[in-house]
Amino acid sequence: MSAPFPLDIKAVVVDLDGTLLDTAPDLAAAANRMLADLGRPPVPMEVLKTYIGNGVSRLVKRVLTGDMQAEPDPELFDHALKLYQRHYALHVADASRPFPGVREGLEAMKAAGFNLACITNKAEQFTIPLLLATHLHGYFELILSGDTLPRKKPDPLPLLHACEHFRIAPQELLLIGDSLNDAQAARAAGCHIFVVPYGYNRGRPVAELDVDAVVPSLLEASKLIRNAA
Ligand SMILES: O=C(O)COP(=O)(O)O
Ligand SMILES: [Mg+2]
Repeated sequence: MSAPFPLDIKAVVVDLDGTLLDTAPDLAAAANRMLADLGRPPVPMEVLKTYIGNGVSRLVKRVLTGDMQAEPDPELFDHALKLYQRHYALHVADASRPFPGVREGLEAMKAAGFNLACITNKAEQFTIPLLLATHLHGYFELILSGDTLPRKKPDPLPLLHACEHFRIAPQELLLIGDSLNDAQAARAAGCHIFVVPYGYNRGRPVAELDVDAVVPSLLEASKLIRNAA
């Protein structure tokens, strides 16, 4: 589907990991501290990046098994998850920083009067401290984490929840994300979707995704939308 630009929309929802923030260094550090506790070798950062996107439990399972969908031994998993959560909570914003153009893009969208929300598959206990530490928290009227609602992306539920919250139709909402999860969630909800090419799409090129546009930054995205409110 190709849409005419600028898109007439009322709300912009932004993904967190790989779109707002480069969180891979802190995610990898927590994973490698967990692996060290378990007496296992570290996982390279480039591999870890391909594991991001489906929440903390799935990330730990991928780190333990080296497979995208495999289930580790349940006892090992419970133990490893607790280790991971402890390490990540202590170092959630050591190295995580906004990507270029993020702050400028959010400023431009705020100035244009769009409703702004953040929807992430990250657990709430990490989302909020991370957005506060990077001074992005104040931009968002609504923040939905991976464990806020019964289902997360690629399910359309969080996006439809945001539409209800802002009292808008799905086609009046734009999601800006970095991965297949975001593209699938947006298409299932009937929302518009832009993706950035610098994030974590399981190591796959974003050109493969069914999206309205690939945008180099949030600032560039802000130039392709118009407030229909
Ligand atoms: O926590 C994850 O696995 C990914 O989170 P995201 O939805 O913000 O990319
Ligand atoms: Mg992401």
